[in-house]
Amino acid sequence: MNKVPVLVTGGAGYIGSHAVLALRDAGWPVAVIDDLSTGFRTAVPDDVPFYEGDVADAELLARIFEEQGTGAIMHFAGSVIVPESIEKPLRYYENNSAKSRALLEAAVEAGIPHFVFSSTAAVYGNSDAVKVDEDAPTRPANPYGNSKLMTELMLADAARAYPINFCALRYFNVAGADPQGRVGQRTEGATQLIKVAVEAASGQRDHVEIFGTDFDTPDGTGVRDYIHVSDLVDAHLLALEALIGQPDRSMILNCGYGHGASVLEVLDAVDRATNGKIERRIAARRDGDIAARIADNRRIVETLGWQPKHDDLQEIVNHALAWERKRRG
Ligand SMILES: NC(=O)c1ccc[n+]([C@@H]2O[C@H](COP(=O)([O-])OP(=O)(O)OC[C@H]3O[C@@H](n4cnc5c(N)ncnc54)[C@H](O)[C@@H]3O)[C@@H](O)[C@H]2O)c1
Ligand SMILES: O=c1ccn([C@@H]2O[C@H](COP(=O)(O)OP(=O)(O)O[C@H]3O[C@H](CO)[C@@H](O)[C@H](O)[C@H]3O)[C@@H](O)[C@H]2O)c(=O)[nH]1
Repeated sequence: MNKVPVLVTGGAGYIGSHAVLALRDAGWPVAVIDDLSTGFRTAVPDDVPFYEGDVADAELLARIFEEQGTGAIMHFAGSVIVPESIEKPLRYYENNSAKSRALLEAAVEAGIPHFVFSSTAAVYGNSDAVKVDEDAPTRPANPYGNSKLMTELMLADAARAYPINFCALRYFNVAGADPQGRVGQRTEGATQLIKVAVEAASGQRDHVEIFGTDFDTPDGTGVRDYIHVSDLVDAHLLALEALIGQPDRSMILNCGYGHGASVLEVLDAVDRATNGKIERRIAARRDGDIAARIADNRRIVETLGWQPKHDDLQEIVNHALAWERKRRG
């Protein structure tokens, strides 16, 4: 495999920083562009070239491509908070759709042949089925999902017209941290369940709210397919190899384990990890929340030979908690 230099956008963020380490560990030359709007400079190792700037800055991109000899892009940069996207939709269309378009144009102009994109299960919206495959209808329920779906559409059209192929990875619920404790999720004011729960378990919050106990699920709370961030970044490396190996092929692939956990199961796992009890408060359903969403992952397993190594809720929670404790000292 020709390990081409990879430009990671959003490499100072939660998932991007794990991807940078995984690429580096596997011997891929890697560089990062990040505007540090939600990312952290210290999440990127000092020996990785770092460009502080915007993914829509054509001049900067041209310079990076030249200096790094970029042969592939992994595009993580974006805005990721669903409720914020409802309040500020145009900001999401700008940062996620318009700036991805600009990045894609720069890539096409520079002849960069491969593009891996962070998409999301939010593109499915309120699907009729609990378990969704990649052919399920895409009907995002919020501007965030729409803004990511737009980028998928641009990529598909661009791949038909220009010599570039892409893989859009539709992440389900990403959680956990680097098993070696080098990086983890630092996001301020995070809203994701596992992050919120480990913050509570390490004393940064005094309780966790359970958003609804009357869903049509076995215990009444929401069910999601939580995927360990390390398994997710493994999928990115496999996707990159597949794009290089088959330059005429593009792919859209779900990233999840194919089974879910309820809110109560997550909170139980956190209590087991600490041998304690975080305070649970039952609250109203959150606007737009669905009962359950699980990935049909047969396509990624067949296409990439992806084999998860951390498909265990307790392990995901343990790693998230270990990171939280480490960073808080
Ligand atoms: N966290 C999840 O559960 C989840 C689920 C599905 C999809 N995703 C996608 O994964 C990607 C990464 O998410 P994350 O959770 O790591 O978020 P994050 O906020 O931790 O990381 C995003 C990074 O992108 C940078 N950034 C944002 N806009 C930029 C711009 N215009 N130019 C340059 N840098 C910019 C930020 O500074 C940050 O470092 C996003 O595209 C998100 O939509 C995340
Ligand atoms: O404090 C909390 C937070 C969440 N939940 C519940 O926990 C489940 C998971 O919620 P959350 O962690 O916020 O994830 P989702 O709402 O499923 O959305 C995530 O997963 C999507 C992909 O599936 C991504 O696009 C989003 O960015 C990401 O936040 C849901 O049932 C929530 O109602 C609570 O009960 N209390």
